[in-house]
Amino acid sequence: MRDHSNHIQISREETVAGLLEACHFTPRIEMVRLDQAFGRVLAKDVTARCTMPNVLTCRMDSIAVRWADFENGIPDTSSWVRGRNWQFANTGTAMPEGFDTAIVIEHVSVSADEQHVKVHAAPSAQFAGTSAVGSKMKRGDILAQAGDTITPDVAARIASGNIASVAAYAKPRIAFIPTGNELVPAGSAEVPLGKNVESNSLVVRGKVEAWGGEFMPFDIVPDNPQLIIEAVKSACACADIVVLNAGSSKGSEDWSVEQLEEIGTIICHQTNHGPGHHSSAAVVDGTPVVGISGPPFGASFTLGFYLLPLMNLFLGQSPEPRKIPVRLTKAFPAAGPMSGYSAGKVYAGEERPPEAVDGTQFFSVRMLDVNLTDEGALEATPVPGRPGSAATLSANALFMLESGLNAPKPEAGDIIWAELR
Ligand SMILES: Nc1nc2c(c(=O)[nH]1)N[C@H]1C(S)=C(S)[C@@H](COP(=O)(O)OP(=O)(O)OC[C@H]3O[C@@H](n4cnc5c(N)ncnc54)[C@H](O)[C@@H]3O)O[C@H]1N2
Ligand code: MOO
Repeated sequence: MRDHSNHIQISREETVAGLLEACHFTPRIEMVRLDQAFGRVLAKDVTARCTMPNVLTCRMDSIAVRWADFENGIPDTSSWVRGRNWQFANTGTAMPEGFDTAIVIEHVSVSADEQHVKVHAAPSAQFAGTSAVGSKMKRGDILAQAGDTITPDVAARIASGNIASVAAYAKPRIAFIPTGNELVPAGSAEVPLGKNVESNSLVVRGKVEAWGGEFMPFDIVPDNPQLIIEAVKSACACADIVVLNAGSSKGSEDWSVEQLEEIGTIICHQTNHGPGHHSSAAVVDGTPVVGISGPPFGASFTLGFYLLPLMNLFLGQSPEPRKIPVRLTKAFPAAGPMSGYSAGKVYAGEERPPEAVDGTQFFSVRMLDVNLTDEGALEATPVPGRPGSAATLSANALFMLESGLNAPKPEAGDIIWAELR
């Protein structure tokens, strides 16, 4: 049984700062073919390898003419010959040799045999209706910058500079270690009595892949200190970031933090929010290890709190959480048991006393439905129900509500900063 008297309880922000400070990522950079680079992040500026257009080009579907013929207005074109005095020129194609100006086809009558033209509007200047050499890009121009995500449009712009592959940050490799004697993989014929189905690896995989990482699943590790150490050590040897799951609390079989303490440096054992109170952070052999609690809901959103900033750092992105101002439609329901506020309450034996008291700021994580109103404003409605209930799964944002009698209590109509999930 472990000694819980020395828990390092720090805030979410201090935990993230501690993790970021302890990590000395040397970003890995690799060349990626553009057609396989969607969603990847550029590690270097990309400069054009060509000048475009590389000849004088027609801007619209037109006829090409010589400006010299129009200096005094529209000339008599009755004796004009196609190919000598004019020629068809279409959008985006090179101007025919010897022609410098274009008139859109709507201002021209073309004879049935397409050899003669009558012009109804004169061009305004030499080169009118054309695009100059280099007007789209010049060799050496920056087409996209380090840190840009490669969207389809960015990829297409880069490709138009005659580039087929780019230097992108390698996907951070995220090892996930589920722990627990009671866990069995999903899909077995039946769940043996007393066992539980392992589902957090799916949550981690989905988020890691959506956030631009490579998921490295580990087998379920029993609640055995030595096996946990072996799994963490081997994960740290091959991954950029390790997520260690469950065994984070105070049970007789909860070994995770104790073992991290033995083989690495603990940054945080408990944080200042619930759910997710038992999140932890450590560094083992130079690799950051994020410990998340077992119950799936807390495990899910704490990945956003602690894993995402590290992945973003690795990918050259800001590790700051994405928050947006929203108008609250109603006050949050009264604080739940995770609020950390006690006020002299006498507890029954089965009730967990709050661990964040005596002036420690504590936050209860509340789920929100953020919607766009007909007027185009963003409105947030607190999602009722226990964290992890079906209703809260579809919540698209969250808010860290400070608990305690003197904490600010946002009311209906207040603007709060919601965090997108
Ligand atoms: N006396 C106290 N008991 C508990 C406290 C406390 O402060 N005092 N905290 C509670 C809170 S809050 C949480 S959260 C949990 C933390 O539990 P652990 O992280 O130690 O996780 P386990 O005990 O191993 O498992 C809890 C629960 O989660 C299920 N689980 C675990 N891993 C997975 C997975 N990969 N996929 C799906 N489900 C998983 C596990 O089977 C258990 O049902 O402790 C409370 N207790
Ligand atoms: O660690 Mo628990 O997730 O606070 O609910």
